[in-house]
Amino acid sequence: MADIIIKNGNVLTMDPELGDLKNGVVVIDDGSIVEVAESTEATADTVIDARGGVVMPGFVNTHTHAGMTLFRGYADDLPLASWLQDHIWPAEAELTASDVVAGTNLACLEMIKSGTVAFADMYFFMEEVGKVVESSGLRAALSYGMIELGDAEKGKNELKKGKGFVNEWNGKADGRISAMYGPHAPNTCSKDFLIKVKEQAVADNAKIHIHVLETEAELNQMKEQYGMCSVNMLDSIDFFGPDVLAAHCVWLSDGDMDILANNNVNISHNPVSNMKLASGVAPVTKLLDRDANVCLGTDGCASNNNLDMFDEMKTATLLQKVDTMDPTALPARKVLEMATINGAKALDIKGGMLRKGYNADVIIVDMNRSHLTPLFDVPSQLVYSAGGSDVRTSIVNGKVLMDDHKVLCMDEQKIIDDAKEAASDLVSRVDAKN
Ligand SMILES: CSC[C@H]1O[C@@H](n2cnc3c(O)ncnc32)[C@H](O)[C@@H]1O
Ligand SMILES: [Zn+2]
Repeated sequence: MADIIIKNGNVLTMDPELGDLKNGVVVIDDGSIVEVAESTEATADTVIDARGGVVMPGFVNTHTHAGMTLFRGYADDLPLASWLQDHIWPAEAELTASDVVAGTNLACLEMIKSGTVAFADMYFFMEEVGKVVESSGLRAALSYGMIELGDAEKGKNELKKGKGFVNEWNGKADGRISAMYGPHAPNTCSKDFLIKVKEQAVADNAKIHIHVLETEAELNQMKEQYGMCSVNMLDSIDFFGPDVLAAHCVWLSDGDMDILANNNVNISHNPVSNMKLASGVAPVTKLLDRDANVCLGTDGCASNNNLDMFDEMKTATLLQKVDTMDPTALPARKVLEMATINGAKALDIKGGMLRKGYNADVIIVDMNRSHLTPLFDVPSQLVYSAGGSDVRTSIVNGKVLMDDHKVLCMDEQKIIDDAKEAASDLVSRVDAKN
């Protein structure tokens, strides 16, 4: 007897070998998918009727700062430098562990409700973040965000904290949590520090999550400091490889794109944040033409202002179309691949598609809705018309986290109340300081 059978669904497997099934079943046992077919002989403890819905792999959000949900709408419509230095960093200086717990709980709740099953996070108080993720049921690749600013003593401390986190959390929560090193960016961490981080990551067999060439200001600063851009500097220290998740990658030259693609670097494209902070347009179609693994992230809620991967997919495709003046650029299925298969590859998760032996990280999107009618093409409908609130059911590691819009693993109202209180207390403390 299996754990779960999902039946009567329009199954978007995202598996190029199997293809999609107009009316199929997905059988789940012991955290994994054991069958994807048109029908099954199996029986299960739980049978979920997905009639009128699309059954698909859940989304992988490859760049977040989950705790920043507390800053949703806090400092909008500002340039990145002032946004970070004058508003976000002073507010973050007041953050406590319990604030990050409240913010991360809110983020996990929002992600579960909108179909995300896994995310890559870089922030502070990561032990607390780990505990929240563990109890939420989600999957995550977590990193303690290290900012060293060329201060060797600070660097030592930061690396010690990063290492402590990696050693304690890698593989926790039945393997749902992996731990990465998180040097913030090449313009906030020195070359010497980045060399040490890479050595430590290799020694610990851990991956690295870093912001790269998000802004023109970073490009100019790097040219002034090193006589070369961030990608060339990182390449000169053999930083790149398939173990690196590089967020943003907006200001790339053709040569930079070759370096990233040739080194199998995973690139998290974060279009909403890049647009909101007017950072620029990442050359996604050129990267995909080079077979680079481009995945999709929301960034934190202070620069987005939500964690909805449907919004991210739509924005990604529209932005490439207008940037290239080509309406065929980044079609719906390709952007869905970025949000599922490519994200899973970046985080080394056996997921991103519905295939026998893969993680049972499955969502059901309700298509029986006015704004999703008529239904000619499932990928198009998901990317151009659907939204996070259309997700009806969410399953991670074979556990139902949300059933028919009811979140089972978290107390929704308490999380909202706690986050409201934490955000308001935090802002009062910040205001009192200034
Ligand atoms: C060291 S933990 C992460 C650090 O990054 C800050 N942050 C959030 N969004 C961005 C972004 O788009 N670019 C650069 N840095 C960002 C966050 O506030 C934390 O301080
Ligand atoms: Zn970021």
